Amino acid sequence: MHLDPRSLIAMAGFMSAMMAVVLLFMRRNYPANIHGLDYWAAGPVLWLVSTVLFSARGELPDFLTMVVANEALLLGAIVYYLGSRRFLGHGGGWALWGSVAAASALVFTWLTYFAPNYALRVAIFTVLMAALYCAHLRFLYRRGDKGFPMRLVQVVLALHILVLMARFASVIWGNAGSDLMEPSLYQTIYVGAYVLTVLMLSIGAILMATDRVRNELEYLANHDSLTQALNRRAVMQLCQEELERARRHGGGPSILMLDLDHFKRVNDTLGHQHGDAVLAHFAACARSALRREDRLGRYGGEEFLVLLPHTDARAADHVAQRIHTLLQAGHLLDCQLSIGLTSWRGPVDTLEAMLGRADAALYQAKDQGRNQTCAV
Ligand SMILES: Nc1nc2c(ncn2[C@@H]2O[C@H](COP(=O)(O)OP(=O)(O)OP(=O)(O)O)[C@@H](O)[C@H]2O)c(=O)[nH]1
Repeated sequence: MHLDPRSLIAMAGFMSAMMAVVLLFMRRNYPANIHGLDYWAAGPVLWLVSTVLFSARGELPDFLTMVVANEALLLGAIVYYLGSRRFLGHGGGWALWGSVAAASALVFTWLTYFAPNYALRVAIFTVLMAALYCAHLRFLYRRGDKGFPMRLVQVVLALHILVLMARFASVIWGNAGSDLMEPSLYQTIYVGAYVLTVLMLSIGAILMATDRVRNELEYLANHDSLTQALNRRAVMQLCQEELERARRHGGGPSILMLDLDHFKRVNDTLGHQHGDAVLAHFAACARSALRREDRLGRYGGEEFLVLLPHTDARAADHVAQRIHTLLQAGHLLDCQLSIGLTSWRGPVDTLEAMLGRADAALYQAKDQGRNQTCAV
């Protein structure tokens, strides 16, 4: 079974055009801190150029339909890889892959005009594309996350590497044919895989960027921008979920209610900006005293709440003392604070009751002279 390569290439062109429009739109409208979108958008544009040139074989000079078309295809894959690098916070890549593209242009020109050899051209192009996809795959595997979009792109790259290896093998066995437009099973598989790869890589880029924006929006919706602590709604929700978990499985949490001492005085004497810096410093210190599963939330103003899952009163008191100690290390922004501590009292306990007790313990700490922890 084989399909007409020219129709398949036209399909790849159509898909590249659609994907280029979507990615260019995203590049224009997505936040500037999502890097790599411009490179990802350039990929399908170059692939579109390559498909138009490939389709014009016989009507335009060979230099355009062979050399430039192959270069546009290769460059599209290069800028797509560089887009992934930028998306994940890595620059570079131009020196190596730009040189590869330039050298390959010379070689393809030579093999088109001076020593025409279709099979050798295919072999070299296939090896270059496979090497580029391997570098891309290795980079995403080592630097990327384990989310679906990143995995999708990795699978697409891996599958295309297999197709390229099969194509290379077909050249070695003398089955490369004599022209890209020759209808054969090998050409159908190769060009068909190319169509799918163009589509799936572009979709992968769209999904990766959208996933990043969704994560950032979720972060903004759940965190306080000054201290990066969870906001009140988010930390309350986590407390509620933790209590439900404890009701089912036991091992309830402790809660710390923290309030900076005489913070109004800090603002009044040193200024509101200094007060803000103290709050951010406090939050960083508190976070460094916590385990990974503990949560710091801003309850309101200079009042914070710490959720310590699966923690009894003794262990919670250790955490509270660590926070006191860390905030007295002699830093310019150090401050003092009072802490109210309470622990889960079994399945009948509720979040409202725990917050009430933590609040009462906090006021006891304030009453007893501040800069201390009281437990109720
Ligand atoms: N700089 C800054 N100040 C804030 C922020 N949120 C609340 N505050 C201030 O925190 C201060 C809290 O004052 P009070 O409630 O009187 O408490 P306090 O001075 O810490 O006194 P005690 O809690 O009794 O030790 C107020 O002056 C608020 O304006 C903030 O985001 N930034």
